Amino acid sequence: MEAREAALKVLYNIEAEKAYSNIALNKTFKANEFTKLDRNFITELVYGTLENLIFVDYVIQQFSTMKLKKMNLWTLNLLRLGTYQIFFLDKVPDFAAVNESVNLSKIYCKRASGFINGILRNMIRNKENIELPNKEKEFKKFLSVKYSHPQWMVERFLEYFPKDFTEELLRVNNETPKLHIRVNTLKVSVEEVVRFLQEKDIQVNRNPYISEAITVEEGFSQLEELDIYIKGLIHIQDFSSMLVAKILDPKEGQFIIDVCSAPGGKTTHMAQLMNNKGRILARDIHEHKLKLIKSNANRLGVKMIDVEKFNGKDLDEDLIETADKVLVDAPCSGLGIIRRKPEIKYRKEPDDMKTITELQLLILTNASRYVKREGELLYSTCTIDPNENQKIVERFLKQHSNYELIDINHFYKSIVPGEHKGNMIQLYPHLHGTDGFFIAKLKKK
Ligand SMILES: C[S@@+](CC[C@H](N)C(=O)[O-])C[C@H]1O[C@@H](n2cnc3c(N)ncnc32)[C@H](O)[C@@H]1O
Repeated sequence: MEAREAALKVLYNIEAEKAYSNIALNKTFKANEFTKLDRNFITELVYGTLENLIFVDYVIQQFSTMKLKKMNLWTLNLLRLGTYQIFFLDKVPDFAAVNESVNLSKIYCKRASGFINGILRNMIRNKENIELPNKEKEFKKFLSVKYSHPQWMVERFLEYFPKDFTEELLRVNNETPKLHIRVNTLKVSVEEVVRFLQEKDIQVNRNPYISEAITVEEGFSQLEELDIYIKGLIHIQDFSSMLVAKILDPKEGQFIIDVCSAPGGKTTHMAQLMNNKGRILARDIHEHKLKLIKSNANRLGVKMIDVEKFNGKDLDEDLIETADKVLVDAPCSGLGIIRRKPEIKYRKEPDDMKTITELQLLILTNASRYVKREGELLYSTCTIDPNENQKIVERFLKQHSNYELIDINHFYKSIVPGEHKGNMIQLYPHLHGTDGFFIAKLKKK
């Protein structure tokens, strides 16, 4: 299969079957033999089109009398692929973008070939004349179209953040994030992994603050296929996620409960910091995700984890005041990881946000009961919405005078450059170069 055809199929799946971009891409790569160059091109086409979808659709609509909603999904996605290449990929000549889309239409939506050809050619002729909504008069709409975020989301961000901050955040949300690797020091030294990656022409940098973290600067393809990944010498995890286990700081021999633990990134990191000694109870509500925790633990050689299906909405009376430390890495809107999963922008609805905050507070409240006196509770999310973050912690503290907030910024200031406020940690992609991420640590009196 040719690269553009693969990208088309992935985009179609993401839309028609609500597949996740990273999972859909991985499936395609596993099922077909592609060169490294083709893989990179397919990834660029899929992510680029998704990141810029509202802009791309806006442009298509300027040239089509038919509403986009009425179009057949193959036709629409072929137009999107063509438009993305015309506007964003300088290395692809415009005529190639048109010809390839038209050729593919002959396979996937034969009757629309002329329609696609006409729209894309007209688009090329008028490429310089596209008018965005007026920035002064329609600021929210302008941001929504220019940076491809739904307008309700833009409005939400503008409620929380200043205008310039919001614009920069939206812009950076469309950039490709760097990959971070956690070296599994249970099995190997950081130096050995760095040497291995350099030998494979993968440019990496050691993180000056988290000794087991490595940033991939350039040259990666599929890290999951590397020998060192398969053998469990590394795990792929954003720097912000690695902060969680570092800040919770579990010690050898302790009992830790991780109430929302799949696929086990932070659980296995904690086990690593505990030198595989002690016990971690790793729970999640989804049965199928428990397998992921187990397979990650097996791969990484972690032996101290008990995996269990449990709904964090329920209170487990047997665990009350048993744990030294409890982690609540809560389900959230994911607004901090739009760079990794651009489809999040288009799948969330304003109403989703209300139900999620009640769930977060309930899970945190139940989890707090499991902490021993003098023990610690950590709450984290991968979102930048204050209602899911600072507000949850504030609401919790109002109802629990037996807990106090620990100032983790003294630690944080030295390890993540940028601007920080208050006792809790809030990271933003455009300020910190990490996922949008929140961490608060509480102590039981
Ligand atoms: C942010 S993810 C956790 C990521 C994980 N800590 C890691 O580092 O790999 C949130 C998890 O919460 C789980 N979850 C959602 N609702 C839950 C509930 N009511 N009780 C327990 N887990 C839940 C989801 O299945 C998801 O795996």
